[in-house]
Amino acid sequence: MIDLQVVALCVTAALAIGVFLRQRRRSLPPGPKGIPVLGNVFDIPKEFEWIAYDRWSREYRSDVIYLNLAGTPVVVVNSAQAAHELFEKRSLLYSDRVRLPMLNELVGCNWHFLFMDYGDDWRERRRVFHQFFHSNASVGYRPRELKVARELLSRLLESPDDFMTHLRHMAGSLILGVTYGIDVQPSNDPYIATAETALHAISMAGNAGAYLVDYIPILKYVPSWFPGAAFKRQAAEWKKATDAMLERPFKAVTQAMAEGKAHPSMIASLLTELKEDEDKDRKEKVFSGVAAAAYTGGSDTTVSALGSFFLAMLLYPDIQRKAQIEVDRVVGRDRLPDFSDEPSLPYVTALVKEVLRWRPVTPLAVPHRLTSDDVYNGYHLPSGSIVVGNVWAILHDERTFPDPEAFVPERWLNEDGSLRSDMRDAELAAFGFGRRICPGRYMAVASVWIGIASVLSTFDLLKPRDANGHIIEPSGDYYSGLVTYPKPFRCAFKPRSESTVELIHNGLQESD
Ligand code: HEM
Repeated sequence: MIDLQVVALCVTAALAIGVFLRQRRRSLPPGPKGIPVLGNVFDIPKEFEWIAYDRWSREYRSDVIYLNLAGTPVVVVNSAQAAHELFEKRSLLYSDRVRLPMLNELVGCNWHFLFMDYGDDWRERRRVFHQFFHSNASVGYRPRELKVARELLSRLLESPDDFMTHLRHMAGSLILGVTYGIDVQPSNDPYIATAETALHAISMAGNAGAYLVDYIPILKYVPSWFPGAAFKRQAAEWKKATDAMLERPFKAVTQAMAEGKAHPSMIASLLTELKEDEDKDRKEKVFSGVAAAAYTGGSDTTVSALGSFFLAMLLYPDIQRKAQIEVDRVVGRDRLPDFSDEPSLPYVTALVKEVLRWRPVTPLAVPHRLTSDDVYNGYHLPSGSIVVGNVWAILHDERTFPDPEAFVPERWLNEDGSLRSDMRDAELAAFGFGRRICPGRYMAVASVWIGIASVLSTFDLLKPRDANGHIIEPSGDYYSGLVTYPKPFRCAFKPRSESTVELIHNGLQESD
């Protein structure tokens, strides 16, 4: 009899839990159903996830969708309105990051404020960074941006086939100059090489979900020699690379300062302003971490944007012509563009905005983490959710960007050719959200702008021909990832006039 009562009680409890879970599930945002325990692990494609998220958002008629990654709740935000409501208006709840034991602890990237929890350590570093990269401070870097853009022209002239390498050199040279005052070598620069190796390590270790230790953190205590602990040996290798990026250029500045030979730079200013009573060792760690974060945040991203620009110019030659007509009218053919031309080149500025929209550099920005339960549109969003802003969906929303797959700079312009003032929020999505929005965006936009204006004024970008005279079409394909790039394609850079070589040569000397 008692046994029966116990059984009945258990059945009732199980039913109640089932109902509770169903109700809870019902109040979560919609999304694909998934399987027991693993949830949606197999639903999410390994590449170009943003396209699947966008499709689900349409299928389920909700701008916020819910996924379950083996027990970890994931909320994907697919519209500008929802992004504004959650990341901006409720930014206090949506500014944390997801901790990845592989990256943060084993590779030791705790110094990088991109990956830091939302708290005092992050705030301190973001403040230091902001001091040097806010909109007015960034204006101070224009001479250097101009210089590296002109060096890019000269390199394109010399070895056009290596254009992606040249973009990488340009981005690295700019950031190492601004942060450490380092003038890099024309090729095979050791500082760029060190930083690129570290960048590769970070992007591998930061590939969320690639390492079991990210799901089962206790695995970090497994000794390196243990069978199956290859991830720990790999992490130790990557740590060497990231430590080198942190330490080498920083040491070069302190040494140059001691010898009285340091060039002006972010690190030199910070160290000079350091007060006697401050904890020097701790502060130096903060400063070196912030400088290294600038490299990792700013190099791949700039390269991706300019790579997409080259591709767009091959696919949309009429737009290239239209932009060149504007550049020729304003700048002429006797000099190269500089930043003073910017207000008179709205079409070029619109083209830059369209590059960042058409092929977003970071299609899912960097995931945030929700720190307490929340409700949106009647849906329950659980505390601890990974919250992904679908930049791609927002920038391809046909309500704001009709025919979103087409490359149309005109969408950023009024009928009279001036820039639209009502599109500011839309373009910001390319740089992420809320309190975590990219703090390097002013420098990023300026360096991409001067790079694009300079190339348009000097070269026609053309599809090359093969030995039989047939045009080689670019595939237009992209690599998927946190930062996306066009897959290798060929592009011919034809100097626009006989005086181009001389113009580039003179431009280089002027900017020195
Ligand atoms: C076209 C170029 C760039 C794009 C598209 C871009 C995009 C982004 C995005 C999407 C985020 C994450 C925002 C979020 O969490 O919601 C971010 C963060 C960050 N970016 Fe950029 N970025 C670019 C260039 C730069 C440059 C040039 C720098 C450095 C000078 C930089 C430094 C950073 C840093 C330090 C963070 C971490 C911010 C934090 O977590 O608080 N970025 N960027």
